Amino acid sequence: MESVRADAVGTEHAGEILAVRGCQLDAVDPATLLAGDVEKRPWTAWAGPEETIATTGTVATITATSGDRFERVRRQAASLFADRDVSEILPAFARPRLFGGFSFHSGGTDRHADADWTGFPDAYFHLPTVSVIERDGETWLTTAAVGPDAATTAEAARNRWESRLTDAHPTASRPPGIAARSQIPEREAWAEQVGAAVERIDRGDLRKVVLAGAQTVELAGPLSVPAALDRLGETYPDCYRFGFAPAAAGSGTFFGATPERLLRRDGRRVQTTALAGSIGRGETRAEDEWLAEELTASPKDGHEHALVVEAIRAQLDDFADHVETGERTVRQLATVQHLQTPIEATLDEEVHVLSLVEALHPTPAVGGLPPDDALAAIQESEAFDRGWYAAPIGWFDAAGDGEFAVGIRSALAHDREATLFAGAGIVADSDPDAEWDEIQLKYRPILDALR
Ligand SMILES: C=C(O[C@@H]1C=C(C(=O)O)C=C[C@H]1O)C(=O)O
Repeated sequence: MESVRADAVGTEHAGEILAVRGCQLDAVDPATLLAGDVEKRPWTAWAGPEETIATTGTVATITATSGDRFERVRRQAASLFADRDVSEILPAFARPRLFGGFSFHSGGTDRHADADWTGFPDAYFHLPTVSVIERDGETWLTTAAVGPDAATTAEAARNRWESRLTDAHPTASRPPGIAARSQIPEREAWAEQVGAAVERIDRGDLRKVVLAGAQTVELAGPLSVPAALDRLGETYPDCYRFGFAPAAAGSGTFFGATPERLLRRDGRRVQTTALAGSIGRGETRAEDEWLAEELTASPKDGHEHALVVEAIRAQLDDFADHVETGERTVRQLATVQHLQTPIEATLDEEVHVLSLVEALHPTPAVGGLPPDDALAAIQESEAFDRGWYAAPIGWFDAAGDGEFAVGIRSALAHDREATLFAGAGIVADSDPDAEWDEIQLKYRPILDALR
């Protein structure tokens, strides 16, 4: 199944013009766009290493379910982008982009009631009506419209938003606080799941599987997700911060601050990262360094990490003659440290970023090996729906360039409740208690942003 809607005009976009207009703004925080308007769904927030983007509204929505969802999205996007009239004054970074993501499992939503993933189908992308983008010290406003009067509509919206944003400021909002929390699975059931996974690994059925838990928190006050993202930006400035609030009635808001880049394609250049193997942060500098050395020297973490590097390399080999693996280092985040290896490739020919996402997702950093057996093991043992957790989240453009992060260190918020997700890679010598402690560390970024 697939669908494309041109929401602004209520008709199919095919054969219609997509118009994009815009102007530069004086140092406006992109979050201003969401201030006071967060109930006006859909909205999205995206902040990567180089840019910060906030969007509201949608002029075209693409959804797809089932196995060939990547290809279906790519095809629908091509027809949406086919006839476009983009103002020449816009810098390259203000070009039209589709923002969205995929679910972790294909056909995997709505199986369990615990996390309500209404509004987050197997694939969902949209072209926002209004975007504010900050990059290279500049801030740009863009507006888009589809249909017979697209250019006039986009210009009028640009003029309206330009004056609206010039006088506005993002509203500061206090964290909601946490009234109660509960975890699935609880500690004992987790130990059993990890034990069962280790047995399967010992038998040779699996090499690695990433098992996750979900933690539901009852909030003591109202939550502003844009404000939580702002707090996450202060503690995790090097992570991708994302927020997706789909328009569908009853849908929650998925947000997070993930350290993991799935992939970035810029022309023929592809950059990705293997991120796997974890340890906590120390109270003192000496303890911190000692922990980093422990992580570096740990054969268990080294093995867990090497499996990810190997799998990503093998996937990219299909598209590129040269795949280069950089040096393995320790990536320190506020609450946890990871082993990280950058990987780069030059494509033999133009391959759409979605085809690369399809090839890589899920890497054994969030799935396992062999991939299909690990996915089956995850579905058998996890009692909640992963939805978009640990799945590709990001954007792509008309040229097939784009950037996707892995949706970890994340939560799905609904009114006064948020469900947080965290997982850990299980290999032959995994210890259930240590893996439990590890997922508690991985809940911290979101928990800290809520309390
Ligand atoms: C699955 C998660 O994290 C992943 C698993 C890691 C590990 O097992 O060491 C480390 C980083 C991530 O690739 C998560 O944070 O939920």
